[in-house]
Amino acid sequence: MTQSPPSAPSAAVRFEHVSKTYRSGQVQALQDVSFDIRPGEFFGLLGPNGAGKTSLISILAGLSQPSAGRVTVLGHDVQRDYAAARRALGLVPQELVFDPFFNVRETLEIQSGYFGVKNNGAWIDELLENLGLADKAKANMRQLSGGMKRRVLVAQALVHRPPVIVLDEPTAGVDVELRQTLWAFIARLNKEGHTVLLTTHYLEEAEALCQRIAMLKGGRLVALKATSELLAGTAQTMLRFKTDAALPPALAAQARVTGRLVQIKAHHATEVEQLLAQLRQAQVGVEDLEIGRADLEDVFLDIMQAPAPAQGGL
Ligand SMILES: Nc1ncnc2c1ncn2[C@@H]1O[C@H](COP(=O)(O)OP(=O)(O)OP(=O)(O)O)[C@@H](O)[C@H]1O
Repeated sequence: MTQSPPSAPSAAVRFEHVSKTYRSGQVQALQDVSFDIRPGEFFGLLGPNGAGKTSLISILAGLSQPSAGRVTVLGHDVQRDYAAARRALGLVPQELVFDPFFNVRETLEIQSGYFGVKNNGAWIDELLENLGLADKAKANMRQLSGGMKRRVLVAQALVHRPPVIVLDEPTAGVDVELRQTLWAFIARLNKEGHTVLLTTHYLEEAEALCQRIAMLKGGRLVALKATSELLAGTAQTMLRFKTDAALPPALAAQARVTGRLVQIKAHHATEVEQLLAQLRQAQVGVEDLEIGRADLEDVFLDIMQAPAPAQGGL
């Protein structure tokens, strides 16, 4: 009798009832978090500062232990089957930590050796080329700017061609050029079948790149949906304008103000007209007025301001 081959794992990453408590129970960073990331997905993990994103990623990468629950990468338990789970994962961490004695190419060769990958020269060349590092191959790590170091960090994470790529705020404080280079390359790898997990505070990046998004708040999963569904769920119109004037209290209470930029939600056209009339009446001079659809930032703020859902309510 012929045996059928083992079936491919249905999830690239599976979080099952993951909790994490720090400092002998004083900080509950994660509370019973469960969700799957499907093979080949470009997945976003969002949440405000302190929501638990880095804690979840540290557990995923085997860098810290969950207080409860279980995480698998392509079916490998990150605790019990650490080596296989770690090999399946390429982690681009938030912090820039390097051995300062090596040059860029040596750093990547050492990392290849760490994963037992031999004759990796051609792939290292491709990484250097695609991340705009080709002319820095011989530069010592100490001589690189912060942005260049971040590129090396990405190359280092990809050196063993991991099927699952995890990017923890890869574009924090980096320039537009690196963002574009990085996203073009990561999007290519995703098209070729790599699963990508991204955490970012740049919501327009998440909206543009991620097929599905999970949101954490206070260590709990509060949203898990296709990006298009999240956006469609908020059938809202946003009135956006700039002003130097103070808003009347009734409008100020519902507005989101960023410097001179004011954004106010409207549910339908009549409400837009009413808002404009209120502004005219209060003699608030406006510039660059536009009426647009709510974006992921609006959805994110709505979800973060809503009361926490009941457990298992997603
Ligand atoms: N090593 C630690 N010891 C104690 N508390 C910690 C530790 N690491 C994180 N925390 C706490 O756990 C909670 C979640 O932190 P975490 O870094 O996972 O959040 P985050 O969503 O990644 O935040 P950010 O967006 O600021 O990076 C916070 O309250 C944080 O202060």
